Amino acid sequence: MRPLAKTDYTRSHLSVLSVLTVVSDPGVEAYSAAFDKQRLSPSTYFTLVIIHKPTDQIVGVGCVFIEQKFLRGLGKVGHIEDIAVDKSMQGRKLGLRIIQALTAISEGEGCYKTILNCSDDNIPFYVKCGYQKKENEMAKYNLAPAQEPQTRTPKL
Ligand SMILES: CC(=O)SCCNC(=O)CCNC(=O)[C@H](O)C(C)(C)COP(=O)(O)OP(=O)(O)OC[C@H]1O[C@@H](n2cnc3c(N)ncnc32)[C@H](O)[C@@H]1OP(=O)(O)O
Repeated sequence: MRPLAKTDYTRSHLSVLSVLTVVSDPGVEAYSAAFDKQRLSPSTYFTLVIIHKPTDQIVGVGCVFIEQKFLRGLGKVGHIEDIAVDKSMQGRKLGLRIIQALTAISEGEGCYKTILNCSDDNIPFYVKCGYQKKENEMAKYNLAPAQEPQTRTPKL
């Protein structure tokens, strides 16, 4: 297991994520630009990958990003996102290892809690990883998301 590298575009990073949802391929340049963009925010995005050594391909991936709050004495929260293990490698404790490592990063960064959203089907997996169900998820999808963030500051 190691941190995501810029060259992981060629190690099936996106195809491993396709066990989660439909993944579109942005191309290597846009992928590299997104990688660099995350790097501009130090100590914020932590993506880990598990490499299958014989093929040098990614078989597991997961991310935790660190939210700086104004509440809780300027506390921090770790948000676990996009956990995926290649179908051929599921059931071998790779998912568990990824969650353990991401939780350790979150706690090492000083987060007072680490949270995630998941389907009901995955609750038993996260319980085995030491997580417990708390509250509910709400979502509102933007049907026409902008490619670049709007520069206009909304009036509050
Ligand atoms: C925040 C998010 O990203 S939520 C989305 C999570 N990702 C997905 O749903 C994508 C498709 N699924 C996967 O990629 C994987 O199956 C994962 C990530 C859910 C689990 O990873 P795996 O490597 O297969 O699981 P792992 O082998 O580490 O399982 C650990 C334990 O949880 C159990 N477990 C795993 N998945 C499930 C499940 N869906 N239901 C019940 N138990 C489960 C395993 O049996 C194992 O139990 P054991 O210790 O008693 O043997």
